[in-house]
Amino acid sequence: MTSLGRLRNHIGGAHRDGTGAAFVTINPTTGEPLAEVSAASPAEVDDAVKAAAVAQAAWIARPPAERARVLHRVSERLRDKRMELARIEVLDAGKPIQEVPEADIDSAADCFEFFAGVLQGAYGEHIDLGPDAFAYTRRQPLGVVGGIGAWNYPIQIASWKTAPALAAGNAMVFKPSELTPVSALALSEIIEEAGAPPGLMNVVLGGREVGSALATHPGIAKISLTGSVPTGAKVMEAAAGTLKHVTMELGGKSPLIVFDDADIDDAVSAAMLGNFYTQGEICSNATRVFVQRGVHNAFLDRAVRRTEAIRVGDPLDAQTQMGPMISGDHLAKVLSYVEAGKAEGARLMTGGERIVEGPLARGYFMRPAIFADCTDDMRIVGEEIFGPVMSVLTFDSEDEAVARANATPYGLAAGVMTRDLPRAHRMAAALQAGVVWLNAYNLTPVAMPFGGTKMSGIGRENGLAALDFYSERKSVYVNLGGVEAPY
Ligand SMILES: NC(=O)C1=CN([C@@H]2O[C@H](COP(=O)(O)OP(=O)(O)OC[C@H]3O[C@@H](n4cnc5c(N)ncnc54)[C@H](O)[C@@H]3O)[C@@H](O)[C@H]2O)C=CC1
Repeated sequence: MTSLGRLRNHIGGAHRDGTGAAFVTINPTTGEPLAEVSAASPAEVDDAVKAAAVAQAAWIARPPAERARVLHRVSERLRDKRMELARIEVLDAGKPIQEVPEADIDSAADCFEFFAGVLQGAYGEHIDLGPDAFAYTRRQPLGVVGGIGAWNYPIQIASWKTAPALAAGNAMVFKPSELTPVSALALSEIIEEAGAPPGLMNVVLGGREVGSALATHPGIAKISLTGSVPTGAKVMEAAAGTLKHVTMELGGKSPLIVFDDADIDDAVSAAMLGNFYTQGEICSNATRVFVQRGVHNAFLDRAVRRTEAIRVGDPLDAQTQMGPMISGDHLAKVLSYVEAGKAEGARLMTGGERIVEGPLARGYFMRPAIFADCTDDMRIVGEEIFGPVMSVLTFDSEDEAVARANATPYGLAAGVMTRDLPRAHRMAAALQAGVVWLNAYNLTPVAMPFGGTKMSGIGRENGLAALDFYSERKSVYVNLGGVEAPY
């Protein structure tokens, strides 16, 4: 018997067992079973797509104000259940309860609130074509869209996809990560309770086979994936067969560039937020920290001191600042990168080892690591680790920093710490990233578009921009005169 019991697919408003292979999820804090998952097979994916199509027709038939009210109610319910949902997320993903209410649940609620607000203003255009004609565009929903989530921000990812999809008039079939399936089900229930037609958001459970069934299904018009770059490439390929629209929120190896005129404590704060928040399991993390030579030692001293004071522990304890890695496999992968860093000659300044004593030994806990003396060719500097491992590099000039920061196939995010305003904006223009933070790191207000360039992604979530990725413009030409024909 697992502590959260059996999770079933949510299809067309009903909870249904799947005919895929059942599996059990693990609480990463204790290593113990958390929930039993009744996985979907392609047959249930098909049922979910059909249910979504019926719900979408009913949804789009409602006046925009009524649809907006439903999304507002979703936002209110998320806020009402803030701590209950936060607790689920802590058990499922091991994220510290210190972070989750704000970074996950409020972010989800803010997203529904934002898109409820913009829904009624999602107008088309009027195009003047002279005295005898004009054209207008209508913003059309795509129909049924599919979402595939990663495990690091389960309810936030589900919300960042579902809120704009619904606001644009679509229905959603969502597959959460097989490691963290609980909160997406809670979200789909909330959406139904808020008055959406049953099946407007469906949840199908399982791993890559279920994701692949979504990506190839001819009834799905668009796939939005949050995941790794290799998965992104596979999902795009699968989606190409039916020419689906895609949004890809993928991995990164983002730079944070600290100039010697920056406030050093703020720079250390930004680097720590950009490496250690959510155990370092964040796509936009600043895992390459370039520090200008003059402040390098001061930066490193303070970063090491503050990192050693991080409280790693039970994520349900309000004092805990860092929880466990998501799984035993993932912990092993992160630790193997620490070994690779040492073998390649980087200097491990602190951390990087599994916690093997006391109650934390049962879970997948490690101490946050900082490497100094890193070079651009090291694996720890080139590859996404997705754990609490900061690599510190030195640089001399602005041009050098830009060239080295951009020398990566990724392009998700970047940060610049400086008091020099013109330089900050020169850097913002030159850095190849979908998001640039100036004197800050990892802040993602829902009104600001978020997403990557290069191999980190395609499309944008959040902001008004997200609506463009969940709708199409239909052009309507209106002739006010006669019809001239040469024959
Ligand atoms: N850019 C962004 O907004 C974010 C990106 N990420 C990225 O996600 C990754 C970590 O998450 P993971 O869950 O380990 O990623 P993953 O790529 O292993 O899995 C992501 C999702 O795709 C599904 N999947 C895997 N193979 C598939 C296939 N062939 N066809 C269809 N679906 C498939 C999985 O079941 C899961 O639901 C990191 O690379 C991280 O950078 C994470 C959060 C935010």
